[in-house]
Amino acid sequence: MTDIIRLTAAETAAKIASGELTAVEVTEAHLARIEAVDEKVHAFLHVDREGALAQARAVDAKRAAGEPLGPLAGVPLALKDIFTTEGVPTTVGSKILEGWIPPYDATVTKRLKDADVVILGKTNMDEFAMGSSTENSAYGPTGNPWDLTRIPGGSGGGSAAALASYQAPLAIGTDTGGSIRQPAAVTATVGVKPTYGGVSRYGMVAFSSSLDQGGPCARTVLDAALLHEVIAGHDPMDSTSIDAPVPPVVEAARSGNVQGLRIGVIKEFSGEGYQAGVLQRFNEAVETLRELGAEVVELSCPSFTYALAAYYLIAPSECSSNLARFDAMRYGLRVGDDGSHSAEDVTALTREAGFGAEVKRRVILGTYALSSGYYDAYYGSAQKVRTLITRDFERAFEQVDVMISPTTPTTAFAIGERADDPLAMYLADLCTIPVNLAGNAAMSLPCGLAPEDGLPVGLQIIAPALKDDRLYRVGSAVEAAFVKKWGHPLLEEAPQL
Ligand SMILES: NC(=O)C[C@H](N)C(=O)O
Repeated sequence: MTDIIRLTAAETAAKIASGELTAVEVTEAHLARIEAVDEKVHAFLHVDREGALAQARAVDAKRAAGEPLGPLAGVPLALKDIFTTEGVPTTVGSKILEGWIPPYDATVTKRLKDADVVILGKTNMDEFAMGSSTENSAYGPTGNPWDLTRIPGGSGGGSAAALASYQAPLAIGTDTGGSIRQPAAVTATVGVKPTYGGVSRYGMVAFSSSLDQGGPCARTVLDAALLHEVIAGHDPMDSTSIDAPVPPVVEAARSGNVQGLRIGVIKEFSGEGYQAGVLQRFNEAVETLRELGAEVVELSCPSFTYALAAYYLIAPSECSSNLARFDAMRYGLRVGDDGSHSAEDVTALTREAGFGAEVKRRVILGTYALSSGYYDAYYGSAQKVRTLITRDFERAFEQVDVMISPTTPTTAFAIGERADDPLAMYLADLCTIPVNLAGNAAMSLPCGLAPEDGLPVGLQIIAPALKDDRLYRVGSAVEAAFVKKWGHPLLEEAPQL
């Protein structure tokens, strides 16, 4: 059993394809692991035991009948609770959707099922994906498997924690300002934010529609690539979905090397506010890239300094509009529907009871930023900053093939440490947010452990839009070099639960 849960997704799929393991055996091993450790970790909000076993049995039947299997057939996956799943609860980490059972599958959910991936259940997250610690979930926080008193990142902390505690070899996240990459960094896992529009948002509950992007999470770069190819590609149900071929990410992950590549180090992402051990590991990563034959140059992107401020006007503005649909009439919770209240009051009472503090803060901020008389000063200015950030990236990518930075300024902080300080919480996404504002692709992968606290550090790689394959080419080369240097943090020094 123990051995099964430690396999990579690629190894698991190969063993199922060859008949060495059945999909049911693999699924049962992961369900047993969830049973054994998730009471402590709290990665899952809902485990779909029966659904997972039924999917696994279908894979085994297909194989027995000699039908062709997809590259991840029978491999278990943990799905962020922001994607709709037909017949299976979807809460988005909010009380307002408690008990809601969607009547349809998100495109991502459907593609996973069509590819015979086994969906184990739905993972915990900050309410409506607003947060960097998973503490904003209405269903209680998730622990970081490296140290259960620390945060696993957010908003997709449940997906990252499921990977790091060997409850699933694959997971799906969404990244509006860093929600895939920051959890990956603090748990020593791999997380990819594809190019905006690269993965369909149909059935993915909307937070900030011009920034939201679903993507793959895994323990290795190759596994992330295999999952990327399953979920990516044009979807007529999402008007922002890109109608272009999916970049060849699996091929890139298999042929990783950085020989002759030009790599830019972002000057603005170092110095004050960065943990010494994070910078030490990052600088060692830069050295490793040089040793591998890359040409490393320092680049300045002056507008990145304003990215956080612009994000916290744009994202709340879009959120205030998107979350208007939670009016107590259509889905989920309804409070005060006893004949003594008007429909308007029922909406107000339901939103008061159903939304948590951070969601309310953002709705209020966004409504203010969009209101007449303030729109130009706030939302308008933020959009101008967004353009400047995009131009900084364009200029940088004239000189380099990819850019790198630490994924986060610090390692995982303690649960509760930043809960009462929203600005300190927002700083966790300092290095990830510019990528969302420009629509580029980025990956976080393990970059050793910080010497002072022994906790994971993440390396961020950024590629131009539609060049997601460069992330995998560089990522797999760096991963191989780091494994040689430090050992794989998760595979060799796995957290003990
Ligand atoms: N959703 C995200 O990508 C996370 C970001 N920390 C936010 O709270 O907006």
